[in-house]
Amino acid sequence: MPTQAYFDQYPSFPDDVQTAELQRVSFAKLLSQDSAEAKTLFEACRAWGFFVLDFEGCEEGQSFLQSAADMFELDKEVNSMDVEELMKYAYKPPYSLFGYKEAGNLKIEDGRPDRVEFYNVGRDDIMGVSAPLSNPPCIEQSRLALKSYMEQAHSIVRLICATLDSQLRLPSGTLASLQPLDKPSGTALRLLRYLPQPTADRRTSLLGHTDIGSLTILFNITGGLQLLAPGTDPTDEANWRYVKPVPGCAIVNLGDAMVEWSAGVLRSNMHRVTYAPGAQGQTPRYSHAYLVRPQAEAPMKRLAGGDSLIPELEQGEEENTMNAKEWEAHKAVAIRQGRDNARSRGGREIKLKGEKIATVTVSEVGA
Ligand SMILES: O=C(O)CCC(=O)C(=O)O
Ligand SMILES: [Fe+2]
Repeated sequence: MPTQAYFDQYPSFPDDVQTAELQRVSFAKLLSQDSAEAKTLFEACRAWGFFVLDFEGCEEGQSFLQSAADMFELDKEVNSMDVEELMKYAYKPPYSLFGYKEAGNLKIEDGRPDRVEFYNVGRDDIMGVSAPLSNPPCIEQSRLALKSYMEQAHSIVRLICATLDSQLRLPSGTLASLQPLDKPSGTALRLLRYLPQPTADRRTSLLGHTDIGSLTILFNITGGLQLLAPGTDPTDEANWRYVKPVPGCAIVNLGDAMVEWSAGVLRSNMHRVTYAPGAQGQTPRYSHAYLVRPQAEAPMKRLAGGDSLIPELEQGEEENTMNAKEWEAHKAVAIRQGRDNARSRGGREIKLKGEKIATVTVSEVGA
């Protein structure tokens, strides 16, 4: 959600839809190590697994918003190419996560085709960590802008990780060391487009899911993103709450890898995209998501031990002995075989020496 100028190009988000009231965290305050802000971030990561990160009030934040605006321009450019041309760069999961996904090639909850298209730009490709991939000309010409965006996004990820390290009482640098910029990973910048849907034939555009990686930095301008209220039934439409985009802010969410490392203390929440509410629904919707995945060799086991607030293995629980690459492949197979249905995970209470020290419920954060 970059600057106000972008918001002014679209009808406004209606007042009469029910929204998820997410915590707003100030990037400038996190940078200055404000302890109340760090606590707000931590509680949001346990309750919803989502928060709004506000970049106003500091130069670094303003420069990131400018780069995010550049990525919206690239999003529009790449997705306006002919589909036939884009299909030369088709992504082929699980073998290749990078490239173009056409609208309609995945199914939504009722079996109908989805209505989202995107282009995944691989970070290893852009940072020179892997051999270069072949991309459409507009992506090739934007390598420098993409590199700059990814470097800035990475420093924001490091700041969030440092904040979570201290809140979880992990040695400083722990979470960031599992996802460095210069080691192979499945990290990508996803440039998404959702074309307006006919009023008489509307459906979910992007199926409900959790993000498999560690962290996502998401920018959008119009509504459409919905979160499943924690602890509620996904088949009841009333439980899916819109997130209202805010100028100058990104939406940050945690993925399944954070749940593994924190043994369920942190939360990865179900979300989906549907048509934008009100008059916004008549316009094409663009969003971009920097989807961070752990480095391929990173162990996925819980970061318990020492002073850490992460619980030790309990009876009946199994240690995750896989590395990130193995774990991601294992999950992909399990999902395809229907053994691992998408569901929210994490948000468990923290106990210290057998004593419960903190419980965060959604009502406390104003859902
Ligand atoms: O387009 C959006 O707002 C969300 C996209 C998303 O959740 C994803 O790509 O994982
Ligand atoms: Fe997502």
